[in-house]
Amino acid sequence: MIELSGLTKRYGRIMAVDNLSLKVEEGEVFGFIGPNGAGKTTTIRMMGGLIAPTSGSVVINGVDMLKEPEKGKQSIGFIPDRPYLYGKLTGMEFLRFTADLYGMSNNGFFDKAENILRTFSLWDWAGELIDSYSHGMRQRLIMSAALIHDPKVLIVDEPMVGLDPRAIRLVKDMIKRLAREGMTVFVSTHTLEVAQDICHRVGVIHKGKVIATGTTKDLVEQAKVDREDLEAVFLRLTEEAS
Ligand SMILES: Nc1ncnc2c1ncn2[C@@H]1O[C@H](COP(=O)(O)OP(=O)(O)OP(=O)(O)O)[C@@H](O)[C@H]1O
Repeated sequence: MIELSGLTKRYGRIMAVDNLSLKVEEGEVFGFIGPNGAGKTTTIRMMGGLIAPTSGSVVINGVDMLKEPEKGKQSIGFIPDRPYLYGKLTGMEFLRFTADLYGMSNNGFFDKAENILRTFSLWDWAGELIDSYSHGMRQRLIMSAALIHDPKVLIVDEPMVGLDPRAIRLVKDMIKRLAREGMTVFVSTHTLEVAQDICHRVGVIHKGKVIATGTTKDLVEQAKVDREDLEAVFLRLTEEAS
């Protein structure tokens, strides 16, 4: 479960995130959508413990990310918008390196790594240098690494950028499957069709504030648009709030 309470981040005069509160239940896929500069990445960085809030709190699985950052980070899978990969490691070495950061022992690691690399169609390239991977392969490796320690919560900033349709399908199916297995997923995306497809609920953020939350159906009613279409909702709500 994720609980954001009064979360605020101020950069000088800019309120990047303004008193944001929301709750995401266990097993729920929550989509975070908003125009450029709305505050999505800043929110996600605070959730992952990468930057400190000006005020407010992030509680994930009952752990306050500010008070117990190490414990909090152990229980989440985190995929930032610009993840860093070490090109001179192989895919398998990168997973081992990530597993070490999470304090995983060798016990069970290789079975887990094989399983996850097969799921993401990377097993045949596990021994190749990441430098030789395509963009899609890198994205899939990043996703594999974020899941290696069986987190209960997955936080993803823009997972679909630059992926081809097959890779998008793989990531979408994976997120749906993880949620069915009980994982809580918080995902920011510009791809509204993806949000409509995989998210149980979405939150619309604009100028640092959450201006609406609910299912696509709820938001269609709220925005008074005549199509069951998140894009129309998004355009109406962000226009109204401008
Ligand atoms: N380190 C920083 N210093 C100053 N201002 C910042 C910093 N990081 C973000 N901002 C500002 O905070 C606001 C929110 O930015 P943020 O990157 O969170 O938006 P976003 O919704 O992720 O945008 P995008 O969809 O373009 O990635 C913007 O006005 C941005 O310029």
